[in-house]
Amino acid sequence: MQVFIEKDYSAMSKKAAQIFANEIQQKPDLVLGLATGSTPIGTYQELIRMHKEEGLDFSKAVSFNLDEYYGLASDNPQSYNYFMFENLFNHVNIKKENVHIPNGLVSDVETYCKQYDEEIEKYGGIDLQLLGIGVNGHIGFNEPAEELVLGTHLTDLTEDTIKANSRFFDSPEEVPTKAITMGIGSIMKAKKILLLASGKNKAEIMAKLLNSDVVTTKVPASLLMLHPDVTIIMDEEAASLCKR
Ligand SMILES: O=P(O)(O)OC[C@H]1O[C@](O)(CO)[C@@H](O)[C@@H]1O
Repeated sequence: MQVFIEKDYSAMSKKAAQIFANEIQQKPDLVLGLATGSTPIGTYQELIRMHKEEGLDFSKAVSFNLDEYYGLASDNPQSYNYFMFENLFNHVNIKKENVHIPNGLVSDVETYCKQYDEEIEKYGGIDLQLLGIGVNGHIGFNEPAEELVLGTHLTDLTEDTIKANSRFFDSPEEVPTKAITMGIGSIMKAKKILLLASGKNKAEIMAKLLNSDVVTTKVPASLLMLHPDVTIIMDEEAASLCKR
């Protein structure tokens, strides 16, 4: 595992985007695993800049998003589908047919989730998976629990997550209570993983993750310690409680 501590959010985002860009340049048909939330927005902005100013080419890249709120249509401004097009896809030359985001309105969820995993496999698996981390240690929407599900599945969001994500909604009551998420197994199958954490509110969870020598399903991100190629990039605030 490699850990980088950058001065601030902007430096963290630039470092992450540089890693992305290097991978795409080496393998133009890279299969990307992408995340939403506030954390990756700066990375996406930097990738857009690199596309516009340096010609970073996404025309052969394929993407799979980690998760989507269950019950929200893709054109709902609160959906992760909407977020991804607003914050990245509308501004780079990725082909729409190469973009995959879980459909939050699907009725046969079980079959749909199985197909989502099969589709990832069809492309040879995810080459580079970008992750944020929830204040409770969730990755994707794999919430702390006694057991974690391997494949893509429908899950209940915890109170912590609903509270944390309510900042994007008018009220906590509007936050969906369920989501479709890639499972911990789908994430762990990615060849390379990049976890980003920024800000004081992530300091406690990053300390829990990095100061500890155990893995536990109660901190889903701790499973990443078992992955052979994980890079963590934090800003100084997120790293402030980590032992150095
Ligand atoms: O980056 P944020 O907004 O702190 O969210 C943390 C994580 O939780 C999620 O919202 C749930 O998947 C992710 O999109 C994000 O990586």
